[in-house]
Amino acid sequence: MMQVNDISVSYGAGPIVSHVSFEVVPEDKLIILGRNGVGKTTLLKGIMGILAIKGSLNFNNENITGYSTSQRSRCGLAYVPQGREIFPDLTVEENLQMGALSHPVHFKDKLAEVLEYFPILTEHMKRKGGVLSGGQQQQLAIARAFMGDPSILMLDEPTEGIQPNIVSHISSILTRYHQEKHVPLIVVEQNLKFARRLGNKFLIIQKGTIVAAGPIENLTNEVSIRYLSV
Ligand SMILES: Nc1ncnc2c1ncn2[C@@H]1O[C@H](COP(=O)(O)OP(=O)(O)OP(=O)(O)O)[C@@H](O)[C@H]1O
Repeated sequence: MMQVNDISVSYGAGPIVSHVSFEVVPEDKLIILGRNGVGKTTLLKGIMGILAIKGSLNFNNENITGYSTSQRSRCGLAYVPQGREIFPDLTVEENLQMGALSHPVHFKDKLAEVLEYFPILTEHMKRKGGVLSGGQQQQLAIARAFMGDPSILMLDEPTEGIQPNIVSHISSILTRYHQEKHVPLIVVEQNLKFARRLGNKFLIIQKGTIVAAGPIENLTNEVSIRYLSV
C-alpha cells in the first residue's frame, strides 16, 4: 500500500528526519509517537510533499517521490495538519466543499455520507468555521479530509487541546471510518490512551529516527517511560 523507504527531511542544515523506513497496509492504524520536537510533523509533511524528501515513497505500487502535494492528494493521500487549519472565514459547508474539490459532481451524496460520521456539523453548516469550538473545528478538519474520499489518511495530533469526551468520540469515528472504508490511518499522537485505543501498530521517533516499533500491544508502560516520558 505505502512504502516509506529511507526517508530523510531537512530544513536546510542537518536532517530533522533521518533514514526512516516503514510500511503501511490497508489494515493499519499506525500511531507515530515521540517527544516534542523529534520530527513527527516534519515526517508527515515530507510524506505529503510539503517538504522535500530524500529517499523514496511508493503508494499503491507507484513511485510518488517526485510528485507535488496536489499530485499526492489526487493519488489519495490526505492530511489533517496539527492545529487543524480549517478556513476560519468560510462556512462549515464551504470548508467541506473545499475538501470535495476532486469530486464536485458527487458533492451532495458525499456530504450526506460524511455528515453521518459528524452529525454535530449538520446544525452548523451556515456558520463560519472560525466560530466553532476547538473540538468542532477538529471534527470539521477530519470531515473535510473525508470529503476527498482518501485512500490513506494522516492526522497530526488530532486530540491536541480537545476535551476527553470529544477525544473518545474522535477515536470512535476514526475506528468506524477505517472499518467501513478500509482506509489506513497514520496518526501522530501524544495521548497514549487514545493511541492504544485507536492504533494497531506504533512507531516511536527520537532525534528523527525510529527507535521502537511494533504491534500496539508492545507499547507497554515500560516502553513509554523509556522513550516518551519528559
Ligand atoms: N520551518 C522550520 N524551519 C526550521 N526548523 C524547523 C521548522 N519546523 C520545525 N523545525 C524544527 O524541526 C524539529 C522537529 O520539528 P517537528 O515539528 O517535526 O517535531 P514534532 O515531533 O512534530 O514536535 P511536536 O510534538 O512538538 O509537534 C524541531 O527542532 C523544530 O524546531
